[in-house]
Amino acid sequence: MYQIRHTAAKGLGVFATRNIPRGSRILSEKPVFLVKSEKDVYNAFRSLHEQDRNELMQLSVSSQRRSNLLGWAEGLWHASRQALSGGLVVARGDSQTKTRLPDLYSITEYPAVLNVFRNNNFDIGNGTQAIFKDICRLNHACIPNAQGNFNSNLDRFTIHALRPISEDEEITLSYLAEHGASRDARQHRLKSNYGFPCDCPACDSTTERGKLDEEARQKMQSRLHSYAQSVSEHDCPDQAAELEIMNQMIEMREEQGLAGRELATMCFSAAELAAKIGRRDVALKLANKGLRLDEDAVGTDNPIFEESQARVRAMAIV
Ligand SMILES: C[S@@+](CC[C@H](N)C(=O)[O-])C[C@H]1O[C@@H](n2cnc3c(N)ncnc32)[C@H](O)[C@@H]1O
Repeated sequence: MYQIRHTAAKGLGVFATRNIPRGSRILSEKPVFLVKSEKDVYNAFRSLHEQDRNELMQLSVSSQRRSNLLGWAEGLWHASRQALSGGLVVARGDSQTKTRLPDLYSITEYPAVLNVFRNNNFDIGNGTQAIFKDICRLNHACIPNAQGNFNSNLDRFTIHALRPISEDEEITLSYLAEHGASRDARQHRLKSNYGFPCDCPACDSTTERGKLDEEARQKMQSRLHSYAQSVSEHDCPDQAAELEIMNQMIEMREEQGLAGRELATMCFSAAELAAKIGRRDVALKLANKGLRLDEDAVGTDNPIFEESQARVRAMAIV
């Protein structure tokens, strides 16, 4: 269904080898390793088989992430800590005393491993970060056509198509948790967190598509801002007006081509509010839309989908 090959300007990428319908599971992969904290990365890496280590070091790295000097400082710090925990005692002329000096190889390898990790790790929830062989080749787009989620039933990370993807089209994910941000905010986050300036179509301010997308985001932000201001001026927020704004946000995102779990969650929140103010028809429509988006993004075998179904049942609208 997919192949990994070179893109024009983003290094490698993942491409569809046939037309892929919305909701299809494109990829399902077990992580090469999982860590809870960056300080565990090097040890996790060293515990892999040599072939896995070599493959991992082929993943892309960012030149902007860390200066060489900083990387070396981190490596030296790591090697010294390892040596100390292994009982470093510098020779005292006592033949019984073990001498273990920092391993020079790990001083240089450590920053290289960390650079690969920082450029490729995926947050799979519960404070866990994972590295995958194929999934790490997926490039970012601010309006992605696919989404990744961890499936704890399968113990795998899955990638699902959020809309129909054509043969030969690049398959993309959003690396950002929040999709509604303005172009400047997205560019800033991608540059500072991932080290690259995004060149996706939504970020291209020279095209009609890029301009319209940015205008829609700015409009929604000013709408939200004026609503927040009016709420702060009144003691009792108008829930019907709140529902109206939520609906507008959902519609705007759909028009932009955004889908996935973030939008599903917005639909469930709006459905709960609609049910609360007695708008059962609106609540039902929103809840069903949320379930459809969730099913497409994660699949019915994912516990996330079961949780969403339970959330809708709790609204007591069906
Ligand atoms: C997780 S890797 C993705 C796969 C990578 N292209 C490769 O060759 O292995 C992330 C790196 O891909 C590049 N990249 C991903 N999305 C991009 C985008 N929208 N614009 C520019 N570069 C991007 C950046 O170099 C980024 O550091």
